[in-house]
Amino acid sequence: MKPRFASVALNVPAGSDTYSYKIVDDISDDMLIGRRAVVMLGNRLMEGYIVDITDHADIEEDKIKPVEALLDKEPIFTKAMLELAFWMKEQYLCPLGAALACMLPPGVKARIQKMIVLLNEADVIDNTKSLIINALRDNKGRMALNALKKVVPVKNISSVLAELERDGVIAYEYTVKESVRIKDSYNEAAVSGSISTVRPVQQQLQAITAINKAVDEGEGAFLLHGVTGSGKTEVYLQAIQHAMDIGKDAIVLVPEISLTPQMVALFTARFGSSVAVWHSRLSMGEKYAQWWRIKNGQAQVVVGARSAVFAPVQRLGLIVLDEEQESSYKSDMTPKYDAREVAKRRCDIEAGVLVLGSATPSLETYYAAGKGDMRLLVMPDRINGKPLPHVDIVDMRQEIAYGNKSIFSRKLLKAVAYNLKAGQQSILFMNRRGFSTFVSCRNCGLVMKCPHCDISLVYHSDKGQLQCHYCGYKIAVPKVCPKCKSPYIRYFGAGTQRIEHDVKQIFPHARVVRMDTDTVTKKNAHRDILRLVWRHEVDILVGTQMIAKGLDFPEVTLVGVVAADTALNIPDFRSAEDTFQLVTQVAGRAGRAAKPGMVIVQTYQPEHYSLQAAVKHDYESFYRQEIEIRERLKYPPFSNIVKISLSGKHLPDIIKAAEDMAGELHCYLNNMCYNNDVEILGPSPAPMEKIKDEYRWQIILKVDVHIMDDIKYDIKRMVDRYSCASMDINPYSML
Ligand SMILES: Nc1ncnc2c1ncn2[C@@H]1O[C@H](COP(=O)(O)OP(=O)(O)OP(=O)(O)O)[C@@H](O)[C@H]1O
Ligand SMILES: [Zn+2]
Repeated sequence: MKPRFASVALNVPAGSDTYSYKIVDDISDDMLIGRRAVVMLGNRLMEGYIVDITDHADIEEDKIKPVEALLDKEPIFTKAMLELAFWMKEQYLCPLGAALACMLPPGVKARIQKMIVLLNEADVIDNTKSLIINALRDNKGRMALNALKKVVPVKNISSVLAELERDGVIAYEYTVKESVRIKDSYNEAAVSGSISTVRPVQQQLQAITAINKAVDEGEGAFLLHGVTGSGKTEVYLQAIQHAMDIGKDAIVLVPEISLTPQMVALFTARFGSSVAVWHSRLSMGEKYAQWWRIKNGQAQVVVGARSAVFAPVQRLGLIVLDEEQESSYKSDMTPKYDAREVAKRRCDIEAGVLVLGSATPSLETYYAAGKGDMRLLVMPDRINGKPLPHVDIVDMRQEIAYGNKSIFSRKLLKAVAYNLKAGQQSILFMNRRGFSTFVSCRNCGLVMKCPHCDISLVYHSDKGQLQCHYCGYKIAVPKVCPKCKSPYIRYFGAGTQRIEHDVKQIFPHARVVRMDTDTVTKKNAHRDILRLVWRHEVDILVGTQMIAKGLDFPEVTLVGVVAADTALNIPDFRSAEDTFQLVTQVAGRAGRAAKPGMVIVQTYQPEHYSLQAAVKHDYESFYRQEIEIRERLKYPPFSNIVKISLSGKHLPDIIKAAEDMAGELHCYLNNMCYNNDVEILGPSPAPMEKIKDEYRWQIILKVDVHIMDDIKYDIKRMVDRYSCASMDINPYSML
């Protein structure tokens, strides 16, 4: 038989994509490609993935080690998934092994143990050797290396063992353990009423027909642009039903925050046990069980957050991305992939259909639809002709001029009071948690900052603490200023706790609940709060973006955006877009059922175009103004952004590295005559210069879309030479 070699991808940061190993077993290529294997790299045992079988090796044959063990009974990656991983490696410049690793649930990673087996009990005089042999004998002739090291704690044990192996006294063996306990208990209780079959309205029917046709043909990409409450979910459900009817599977991606029990219940009610749910609140064992249910074809519909784009469905028919503009679709860890792009690519490879849905599509996606890269489906009306809510802007500068120093305008208070009287529900939205967002001394002006991060501490009234929202640092509120000892400590900038507190004082009889990351830490807290709102056991819901999107609260008629400026003032080229999306989405929670809705937006910049467009529910007008700015300033979609981050504990080193790298980049672009195609911003301190005791600097490149592929490998190589640097292509956040 001809020798065969496996090309194995390993999840190691640098080095080559694959390594060659000898195949000793008599197994067909098809049962090897895509299979997990245990191999030695240097003297480390590792789990790897066989991506190819060849008859030649990339190094001299006698240096090649064998594959130590094969895992699973059959390949875990299909050819299509391997192809997707190869594409990710090129697209995101990540190791092939890292791309493959992120396609598996965390629990699938094997724990490999090196075992020592006693072959014969030679008589030895060497003290260490006899200790080893005795220990092995006491353990029935077989011990894990780590356990043996504990019993025989000598430094040179490895070389002693090597001698014993050479003399045929012992041998090595590997055992492989999956590191999770398998648990298949995941079952969210249905929370909303049962779902009867829905007859689609005209605009839904058009969208469903177009998508179904594409699913039949196995090709197509759509942007479903439907206003809030236009019934996008029903379009997804019916398209998925159709895919299932013709024997195909579907993946539905939703942002983590909208993976609510409501969403899950909706899908479970429609598709029963064919649904697999995938989100970060699942334990490792639950994820593992779900993954195998999908892999084995027991689940045909997967509902999940970003990483569900890799769900191992067998016959892909459809991938839906709801709220496609959400930043959570972009991973900020290696591989730094964008689930929208991965979904598109996966659909191309597996003859699936892509549906991106949103009331407020990202500029990039809408631009792509305009160019004809995907088909635009529009649903301009709410279901049953319900009007979009009326939006009013309140200029908070005038409130101050009037002498109203509270966080609520007169108009908003009046509207809440009216709603309470009428027995209707209200939402107060605030994009920051905590009580006060910064605390300072009135005497000397000192602002209390985190000692580890360049950021103000947030006051949390329930615990009487100041907290850092980045690293979790906490201290009790100081009674006097740490610098000047004055007792005049003041609190500024309201967060959700403060809103809740003030609202309870003003309306003592109102039933108020707050929903933000602080109140949903306990298991099921999230579900319980939503349940209170659905059952109308709450009058006023106060919350962060957690309540802004995707939720269908039929009885809410008033939404107050307490401070629209918090998102507007973030130093990021997307801040106008984020503000427009947020205000439109949160406004979209109002007036979804019988009664008309009303929205009040408080701001210090009422003339801002993103707010003006949001007031009129005019996506087109916002898009036209914003896309013009992007084009003029060469921001995406008119360029690719490469963010190079440098971080470390010693600031001068970081600055030096940033300056050196910028110099190198300038040189390189000069030599390549790319000066007109790439703009270099920085080096400069990141907007948050210090986080968790690490200083952060950055260099931003705006790269012409046409030359991105020509230079990205060179830039990556440059960045890789600096151990303190990393790069992200088209990051979602510039902070
Ligand atoms: N054809 C229909 N007939 C009656 N009711 C419908 C129909 N389609 C959807 N609905 C109902 O309309 C409401 C709004 O639909 P849905 O939540 O899907 O809107 P959406 O477009 O996803 O909005 P958002 O962008 O705000 O999440 C839901 O309560 C849904 O059950
Ligand atoms: Zn901190």
